[in-house]
Amino acid sequence: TTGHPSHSIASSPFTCPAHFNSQFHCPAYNPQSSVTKRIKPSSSHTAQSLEPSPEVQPEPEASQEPQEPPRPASPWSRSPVCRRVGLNEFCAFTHSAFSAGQGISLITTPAKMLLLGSQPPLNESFSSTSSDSAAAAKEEAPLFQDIPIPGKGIGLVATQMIRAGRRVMAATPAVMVDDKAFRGLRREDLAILLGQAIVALPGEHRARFLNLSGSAVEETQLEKVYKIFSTNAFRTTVFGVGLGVDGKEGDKETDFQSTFTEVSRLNHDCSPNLGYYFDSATLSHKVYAVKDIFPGEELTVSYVDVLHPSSTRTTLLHKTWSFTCTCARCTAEPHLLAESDARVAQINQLRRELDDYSASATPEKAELLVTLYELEGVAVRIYEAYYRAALEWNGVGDAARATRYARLCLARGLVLRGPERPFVESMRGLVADPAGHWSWRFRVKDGLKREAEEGRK
Ligand SMILES: C[S@@+](CC[C@H](N)C(=O)[O-])C[C@H]1O[C@@H](n2cnc3c(N)ncnc32)[C@H](O)[C@@H]1O
Repeated sequence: TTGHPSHSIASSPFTCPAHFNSQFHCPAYNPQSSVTKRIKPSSSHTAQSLEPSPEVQPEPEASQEPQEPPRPASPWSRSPVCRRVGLNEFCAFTHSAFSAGQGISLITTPAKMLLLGSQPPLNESFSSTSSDSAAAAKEEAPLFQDIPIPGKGIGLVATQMIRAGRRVMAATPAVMVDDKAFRGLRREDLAILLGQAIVALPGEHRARFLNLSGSAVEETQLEKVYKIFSTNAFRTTVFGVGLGVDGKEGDKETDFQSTFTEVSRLNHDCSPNLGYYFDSATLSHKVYAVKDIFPGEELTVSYVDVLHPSSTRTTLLHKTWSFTCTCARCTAEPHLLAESDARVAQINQLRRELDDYSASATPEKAELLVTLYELEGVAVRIYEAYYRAALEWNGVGDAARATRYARLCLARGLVLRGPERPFVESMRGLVADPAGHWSWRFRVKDGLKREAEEGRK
């Protein structure tokens, strides 16, 4: 939904769901409180129905008794059962008001949920940033629509011209599953938690999730939920919330598998016209056009590394998503397919040479790399070639060409990888002060050093 949640926080604070059976920050969520109390592992489970359970209890009748001032209620509900892998216990948590009432469910440990839920954007009972973008999206004419695409199920098609660089979506997930739960839990246990995660979502988001493509004919609703999730999940990394198994500070980032109802409608192409990154700060998948897209053209992303040879790409796509790739790169005539594979091999070889800072690479090799990326149509990764060209030109002391490529790398790379990546800082530094950047004349200095060493021999 793009509107405000029907149960506004201000007028009707959330109360615990009827099935809420734990002390976990309900009725009043207190991030400082401890969650060390054990949650009883459920000994058995019955078949789960996907009928929604009541999320909000009716407000009590007004009474004449003096009332306590309203306390801030927790926006989170927790699944009635949790599942264990080794020392970790995983539960499903839901925030129904998140992202302008779309809601979000997370399957993770209570300790990690406490940490995540105590910081932006999940500590906000109502996510204003998402509601702002939802409101803005409502005002503009839609950029795309979902329609059946022959041989591909449903896909998204541009309804107007979309220029390269334009943002096409910024969507928050329906469900995020801690990678440790995704890999560690038994399939039937994960299905039970997923079932609870989906049931607890607000109706519209839940319906959109259940409408996504799954696989073959499913036996049960839980199996269906599991298959929909695994067919449509993206790996997403959340920074700053890692916890070790004992609940102490651990890694600085946590991987989740996440399903987004809109982004997950994007079909695959080996030369996609969209790129995306997961913005950990807003928990949103930001999707940008990497080429000009014309009305009627399908919007696509790549499910696999576009710089794999064609045989690897098709094998991976078939193994993981059960389809035969029919994109232009994979179905080119044999001699063109061979040329494309040769270009990919040359790209990978050039990257290795350019990334060896002790060897003698040249700006010409970097220029060739840029041309090969362009010829291969992998605009979604072009910033990598610009990065290497910027370093090579700076490496021979050509500040003008180096800063030009650094700017191109920033323009394309920021929308494809986000602002947090080390290359962004490096390229900003190069633009600001080429001679102060580590790469300044590094190829020349090394060359001089080598010549001097050879002269001494
Ligand atoms: C993430 S979903 C994409 C949306 C999906 N088409 C739908 O109807 O919801 C992934 C599934 O879409 C289909 N798909 C995606 N890209 C495809 C392509 N290039 N050719 C054929 N099928 C494709 C496959 O069935 C795949 O398992």
